[in-house]
Amino acid sequence: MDSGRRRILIMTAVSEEREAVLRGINGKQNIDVILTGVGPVKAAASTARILAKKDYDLVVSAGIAGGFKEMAEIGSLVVANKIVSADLGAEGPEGFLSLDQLGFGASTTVPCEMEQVDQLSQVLTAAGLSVHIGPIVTVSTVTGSDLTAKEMVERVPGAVAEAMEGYGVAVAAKEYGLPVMEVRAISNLVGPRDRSAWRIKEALTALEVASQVLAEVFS
Ligand SMILES: O=C(O)c1cccc(C(=O)CC[C@H]2O[C@@H](n3cnc4c(=O)[nH]cnc43)[C@H](O)[C@@H]2O)c1
Repeated sequence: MDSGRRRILIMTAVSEEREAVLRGINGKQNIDVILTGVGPVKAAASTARILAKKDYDLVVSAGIAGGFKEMAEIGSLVVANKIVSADLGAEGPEGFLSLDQLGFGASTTVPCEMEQVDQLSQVLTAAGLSVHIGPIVTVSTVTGSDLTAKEMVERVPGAVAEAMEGYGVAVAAKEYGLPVMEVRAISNLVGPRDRSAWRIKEALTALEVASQVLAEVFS
C-alpha cells in the first residue's frame, strides 16, 4: 500500500460492476474492490467478513441502480446523503411501519458524512457528470410498479435511487465505526418492470468514471 493514503473498501454486487470500478481506479494499491453478491444480507455478511481481516478508512457501496422518476435520469450518478432500508418493517392497516415506528429502536437509516458527499459530488459535477445527492433506498425486492415506486418515495422523501446492497454494506461499516458512502450509476427508472429498458452499458461507463474520480478524491 502507498504510505499515507486512505485505505478504501469498495463493495459491488456483480462482477460487471466490479470490473467497471477496477477500470476506473486503474490499479490504485490503496483500494480493494470486492464482490458481495446481490441483496442486503449478502452485502452485510461479505463486508463484515472483509472488515474483520483488514483495516480500512472508508467503505463504499458502488454499482448500478434504479433512479426515481424526476430525481435521477438514466446515465446520471447518485451519491447517498443517507442509506435507508426501505422495506424492513411491517405492513399495518394504514400502510408501512418501519422498525423505528414499531418501537424496536433499531434505526433503518445510516447517515453519510456530508463533507465527503459534497466533496465527491462537486468533483464529479466539475468533470461534467450529472450528479444527484439524496437518500438511496435499499430493497430486497426490485420495485416493479408505479404504485410501489410512489410508496417508496412517500416512505423516504427525496429518495433519488433504489438498489439492493447499500444498507447491508452500511450496517457492517457502522459495526466497525467506519464512514460509509453509496455511489451508483442509474441504469433504469424505478417502476413497471421492463428489463429491455435497462441501459446497463451506459450506467457501467458512468460508474467507471465515478470510480476514477472517487479514487482521486479520497486517496
Ligand atoms: O445483465 C447484465 O449484464 C448486468 C450487468 C451489470 C449489473 C447487472 C445487474 O442486474 C445488477 C443488479 C444490481 O443492480 C442494482 N439495481 C439496478 N437497478 C435496480 C432497481 O431498479 N431496483 C433495485 N436494484 C437495482 C441492485 O443493487 C442489484 O444488485 C446486470
